[in-house]
Amino acid sequence: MSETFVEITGLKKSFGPLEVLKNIDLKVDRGDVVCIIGPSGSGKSTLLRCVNLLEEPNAGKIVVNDVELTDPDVDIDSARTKIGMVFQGFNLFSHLNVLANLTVAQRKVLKRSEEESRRVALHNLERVGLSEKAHAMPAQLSGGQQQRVAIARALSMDPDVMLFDEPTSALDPELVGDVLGVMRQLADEGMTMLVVTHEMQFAREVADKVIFMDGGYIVEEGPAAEVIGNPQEERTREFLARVLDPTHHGPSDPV
Ligand SMILES: Nc1ncnc2c1ncn2[C@@H]1O[C@H](COP(=O)(O)OP(=O)(O)OP(=O)(O)O)[C@@H](O)[C@H]1O
Repeated sequence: MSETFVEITGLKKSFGPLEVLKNIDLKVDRGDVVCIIGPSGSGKSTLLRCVNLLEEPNAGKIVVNDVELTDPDVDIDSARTKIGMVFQGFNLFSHLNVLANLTVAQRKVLKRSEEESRRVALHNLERVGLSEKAHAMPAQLSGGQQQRVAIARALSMDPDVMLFDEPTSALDPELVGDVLGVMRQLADEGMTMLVVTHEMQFAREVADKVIFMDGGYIVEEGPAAEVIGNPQEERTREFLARVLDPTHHGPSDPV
């Protein structure tokens, strides 16, 4: 039986007069992968940043694994450790080797011992296929490898859910496949994931649900075959035409 694991209700977020998230409702079952697509400025990153408590919503409720993140009494630092986030840039500490990049937050935030944090780090480097890079410095790695280290770092905090914000868009095209391969493997292992992406093939093959955001709302939601393959909304069709065929010249982004 499916079980709601992430529940977002009536979420609103404004920056000054700019209403970025207007009224977001979203339910994600445990182990599901939700891909979030939509035009630039539609609020996709802001939605992830609210789930990760990097932004404080103006209204609404976010519950992850029975913890209400929007409860004013919640311990934000401890709640945030359960939400793994991977950004477009890898944000590794350039002066620390790969292993130290993976152990530092475990030691500081989770208070794990050096031995335990190294064990967890090495296990997660193996998961992303980078065991042999434990002692490399970030600058010695390709962008794809650095992103896989960033994924291993997030996994090392034992997250309930992983959020990915365009994790491959800063990468050279030949490096994209390795990162998507790791994400695919996490999906197969049952990780609950919210992924902002333009990788339609990945969404088609891996997502349990695709949501299309526009103007701060979710305007379409359903299986990839419906939202990507047979969208009901004109603006979804227009967006997909542009993403899938960059030579297509349609009207500019709806506002
Ligand atoms: N901290 C902020 N302060 C002011 N405005 C912001 C802030 N963060 C985001 N915005 C604005 O909110 C709107 C939505 O931004 P957001 O990054 O969520 O969109 P997006 O759908 O992720 O776009 P993209 O695909 O280009 O990353 C944009 O107009 C952006 O300029």
